[in-house]
Amino acid sequence: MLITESSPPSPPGDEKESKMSQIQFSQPFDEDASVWSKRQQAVCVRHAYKHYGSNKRPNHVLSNLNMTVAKGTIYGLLGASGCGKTTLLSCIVGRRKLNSGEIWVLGGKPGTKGSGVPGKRVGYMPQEIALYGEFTIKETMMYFGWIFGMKTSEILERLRFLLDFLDLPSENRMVKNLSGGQSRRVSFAVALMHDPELLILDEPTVGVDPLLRQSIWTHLVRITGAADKTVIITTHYIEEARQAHTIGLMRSGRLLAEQSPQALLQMYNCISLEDVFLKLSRKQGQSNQAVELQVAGGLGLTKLSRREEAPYAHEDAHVKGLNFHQSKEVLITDHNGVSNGDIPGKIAPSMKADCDDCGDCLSPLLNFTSRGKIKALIQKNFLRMWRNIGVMLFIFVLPVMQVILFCLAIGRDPVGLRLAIVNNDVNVVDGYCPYNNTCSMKNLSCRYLDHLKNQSIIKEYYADLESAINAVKEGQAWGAIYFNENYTDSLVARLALADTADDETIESSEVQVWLDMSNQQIGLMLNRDIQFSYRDFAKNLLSTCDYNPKVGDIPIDFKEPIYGDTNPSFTDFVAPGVILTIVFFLAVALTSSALIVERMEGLLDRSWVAGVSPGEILFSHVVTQFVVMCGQTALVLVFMILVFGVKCNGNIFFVVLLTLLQGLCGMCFGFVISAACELERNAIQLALGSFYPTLLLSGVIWPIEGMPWILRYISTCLPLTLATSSLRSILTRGWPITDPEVYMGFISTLIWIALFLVVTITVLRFKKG
Ligand SMILES: Nc1ncnc2c1ncn2[C@@H]1O[C@H](COP(=O)(O)OP(=O)(O)OP(=O)(O)O)[C@@H](O)[C@H]1O
Repeated sequence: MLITESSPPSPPGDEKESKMSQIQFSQPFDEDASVWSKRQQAVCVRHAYKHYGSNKRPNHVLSNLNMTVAKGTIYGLLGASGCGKTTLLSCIVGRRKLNSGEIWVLGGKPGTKGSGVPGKRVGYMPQEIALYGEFTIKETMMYFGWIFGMKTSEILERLRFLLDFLDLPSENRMVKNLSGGQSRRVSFAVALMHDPELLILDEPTVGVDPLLRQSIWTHLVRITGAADKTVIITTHYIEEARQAHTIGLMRSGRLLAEQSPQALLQMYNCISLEDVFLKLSRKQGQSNQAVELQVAGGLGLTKLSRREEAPYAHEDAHVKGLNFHQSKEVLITDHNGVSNGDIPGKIAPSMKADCDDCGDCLSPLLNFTSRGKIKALIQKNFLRMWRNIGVMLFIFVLPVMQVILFCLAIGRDPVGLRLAIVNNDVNVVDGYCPYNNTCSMKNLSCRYLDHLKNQSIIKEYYADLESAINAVKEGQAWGAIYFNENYTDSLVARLALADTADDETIESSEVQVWLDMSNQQIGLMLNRDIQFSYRDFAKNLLSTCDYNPKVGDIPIDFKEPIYGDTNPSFTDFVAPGVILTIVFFLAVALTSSALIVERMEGLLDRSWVAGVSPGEILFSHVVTQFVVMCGQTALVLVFMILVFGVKCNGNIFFVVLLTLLQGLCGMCFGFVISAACELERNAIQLALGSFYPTLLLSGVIWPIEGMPWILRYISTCLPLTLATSSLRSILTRGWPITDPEVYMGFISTLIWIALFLVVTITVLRFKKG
């Protein structure tokens, strides 16, 4: 027979039982009366619905769940893996938001002002270890103690007790060096740290030896008895839950039974809770048959037609037994009992719970704050950086290395370029090409060749044109230069005859050049040098012969440039963009990874449950990042300007300010990435993926004036473009902040900072908890 006929009585003489019966008789159906009674419980959950995923394809995790935890009791929440225990606990502590239904915790609704939840009224031990590996045990306790608003002396006193009680190793041991069981105990100690009214423990005894497990339970029994604390605990060691005052049995997101362990044992006529569970599991497969049996037996039966209509079994509901059925639970009552048909179905959307998800809400961002929390958070951020050598190198060595590499590798003129020279004008022996540096009209080819930059060009003489051209074709030279046998005579004749010179004379007075233009930079540089050296040669020749050297120049007079050099440096052009790119993307990488790693390790959740708001976390990161950025900006600018001599013609204050603002902008972009990405690898992909397009489109390495018009508009809208041209104008032109080109860089950076912050908050707001 499937149904146990006897209704289980509460074990007599147990004070806790009387508390439990109080709750179980206070039902939510009379709404006016029930609000008061809900406030009296430690935890009261009514008609809770929660799903993950989109509304179209929801994964229902909690379905019409009701739960009541009396003050001063231990509540053991049991159920198969994946039935929704952790989700329920995270809603109770205010980390997640219900889709509908209501939760009362310690008389208030989690996440509402003044409820103290999340906050110091609750101690939460999540399933994952959720501790900072770089901290010692003592630092861990200090961090959470400060967040809970405790004084340092109180923390130290409590630390001594917990070290002793939980048999922890030395307080100076690093958390990352602890064993699994030791880490779990430290995590448990954190939950006990501030002696909260409500302790929520998600599998605290995993990996803990039986002796310590027993002493943990003894401690829980003691604090619930003597100090009137309440404990909700999940465990996979079913038998240890016998020490709980109430057991909540969960399945498929519903609470099927909420009984004292003794009542469950009697109901199923078992000697161990494990047997009760086995029995229940076996009954699952028989449920179809059971429905028929029950109908035949004339018992009251409510067969659920919808998943939402979950049964809720407790002693006052006159439950005779529980039946498990694949996706529908059947609750069996006697004729006079209250069936689940009396329980209202899914709550209308208008009755949505106002349990806020502290990760989602905008309002906590504006709630500021306590000194202890900020001190703890900022110290934590710095300590994590300081203790992580990789992060330190990343923060301070990488930017310096990038600047050094940039200045050494980019913008300098190439040297050692070979030119294959065939000089039929003069007999060159062993590379010696003689000429006279007076007003002599002999060996003019040698005189010209001497003006070709000796430091960047290596002249190699070839016997004939064919072998010189072949040398270029085979990559042994960047170009070939050819002087015919009458070069000097023809050039003299050309100068003397001017416009009466015949074509042959003019042709043979020309230097013939074949260049390898496959490398634009080298090709253009050789082209320029060959032309400029001819101009210098002509001017030199004319001046030695007492002519005006200007006759040899092209008739355009380039005066001293208004901005920049006659011979501008590519480094000066790229440097502003490089400075901003380095600071921007280092901030992106650092911020996004720091927040995501904390979230993935459950550390953000734990801090949030301890009462830290997202606003405080963002604020602490802004402060930490700002200090880091000041250091990075100083290093980058010192190396760029002082060590490598990049020109700074403007006000250095605005250079520093714009660089810092770009760092902040990168940090805010990092916030967007960390809010949008669940996994660190997605964040890295997004950060790296955005690097190249931004670099290419921001006018850092090529003027945006060279882009197609659509790209130009896109480019102007990017965070680095206007800032780069602004910094370039300050550095190279020395323009003041009042110039539109300069202040537009500042304005666009500020707009981007605001935009990124709004996007971050919006994403957090709309992301499901
Ligand atoms: N963030 C999430 N997004 C989507 N689904 C989730 C998320 N967290 C949990 N789930 C799903 O919700 C269901 C309930 O998960 P939950 O962690 O609450 O179970 P549990 O009872 O605590 O399991 P266990 O005892 O193994 O810890 C599981 O199917 C899980 O895959």
